This record gives sequence, C-alpha cells and structure tokens, in this order.
Amino acid sequence: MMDFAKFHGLGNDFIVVAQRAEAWTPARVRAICDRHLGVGADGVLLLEQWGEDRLRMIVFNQDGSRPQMCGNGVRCAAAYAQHHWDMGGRLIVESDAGPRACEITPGEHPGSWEVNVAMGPARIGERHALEVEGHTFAYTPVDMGNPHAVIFNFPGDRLVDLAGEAANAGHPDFAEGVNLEFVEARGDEWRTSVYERGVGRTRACGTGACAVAAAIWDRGLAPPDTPVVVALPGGRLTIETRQGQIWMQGPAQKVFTGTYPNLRSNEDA
Ligand SMILES: N[C@H](CCC[C@H](N)C(=O)O)C(=O)O
Repeated sequence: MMDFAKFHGLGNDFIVVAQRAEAWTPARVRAICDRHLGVGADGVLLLEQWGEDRLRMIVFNQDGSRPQMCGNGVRCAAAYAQHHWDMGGRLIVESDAGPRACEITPGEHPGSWEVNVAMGPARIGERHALEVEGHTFAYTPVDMGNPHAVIFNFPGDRLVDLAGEAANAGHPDFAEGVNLEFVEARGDEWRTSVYERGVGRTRACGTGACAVAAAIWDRGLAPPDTPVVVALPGGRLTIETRQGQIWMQGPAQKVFTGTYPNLRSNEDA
C-alpha cells in the first residue's frame, strides 16, 4: 500500500505522494485521479526531499500528462514538506520549470498554510486570436513555465469549455496544449474562469492567476507596481511583481491522508 495526502489550493486539488516520478505511468495517474474509481483529484504531486531546504516536485495532470509547473501545487508541496518532513519556513521547490522560492506561514485553520511563491518572470508573446464556433477570442499568450492564453472576456461557461477543448485538440497555435483564462474586471478585482490543459475547468489555477496579472500589466490595465487580486471560482490569489519576478500569495489546505493500493485493476492501458 502507498501513503498519500490530499491537499488543495483554493479547490484545485492534488494527491501528494512522497515518491519518485519514475515509478508512475499516465495510467496510474488517471486511475488515482478518477473521482469515482480512485481517490479523485485535478492532479498528482510527487515529492522528493533534496536537502535541508529543497525538494523536487513532479506534477501530473488528471489526464496523465506532465506539465512543467503548477502554482497551486507548489504551495501544497511546500506546506506538505513543512508539515510532514518538518522542513523550515523558507524552501526551494524544484520543478520541470526550474526552482521556485517559497515562504510558508501557518494559516488561519488547522491544516492550512499561507504560502508566498516567487513564480519567476512571465514571458508575454504576440497577441493573437482563437476562433471557436464563429466567435473570435483575442488572447495574450503568457509563459509561466507552462503555457497560458489570457482572454479579456467572459463568454459564458459553454464557450469557455468549447474554447478549452478546441485549443487542446491539436490547435496549430498550441502545439503542446494551453491553459485558458477568461477574465473580466469586477470592481478592484479580476474575475477569472479557467480551463486547464489536461484537466478541464478547475476551481483555481495558480500559474493562470500569474498569467492574468502579467497580461493586465502588459495591457496597461493596472500600474505594474500595484498588486492584482485574481478572483477565481475557488477564491482569491494576490499577485505582485518585484525585481522582475512574479510573486503569488495564497493558501494551501491539507484535507486528509490515506493509503492506496500499489496496483489497481482499473488502471487502463
Ligand atoms: N494544467 C496545467 C498544470 C497545472 C496548473 C495549475 N493547477 C496551477 O495551479 O498552476 C498545465 O497543464 O500546464
């Protein structure tokens, strides 16, 4: 049997396992993430301790694909490492997208933490347009280690899903797929709906919130020296930019721990 912990960041939920990624196949990820036949989650975080203040995090999306980076996942990984491995309040989380510095403090509730993460620089591409069912969505491409397309329009849930499916079905603009963020200003916040590569609609996306803030500053919709509050279905993330880095501040919550068989009959081929 394998031990795991269930964590989430604003409802973007993960199965956290202290294991090397080499032991995992896409089929095993899909089986454990299945919300009816498995534990159920948006993804899996495989963690290894790499030193006193350093750990490695490998991310798998619910469909078994392996993205470069996951912002809510970094917060959950850092909280797991402090809680389960008694690591300190300042950690480096190594991912396929490189190192991310984290500052962890206790949260308001038992089993919750507040984590501030240096998410690296945002790389903004040439603005483009995505055509879906006769609708044209102008987007700002933003690379946060993983690919995002930020659209300043909320066309309703049906079109969000159609656009997300179209953009991740071998679309020529998105060779490796893409995470889509649909944004609209709501007072002094930015309401955002996310369609995630390899998952679909999620309640929150950490790298997506960073991409939204970067696109807002790039379009001059807010001064770059002011924080951006991204209001996702699962809650709010505050995004700032300092010394060329994007900083994301938000919660991580431990939900439960459990055990899972080392091999399941429902692991598809
Ligand atoms: N689905 C994303 C990875 C997870 C990102 C999201 N959960 C986050 O918090 O950043 C991708 O394939 O790039």
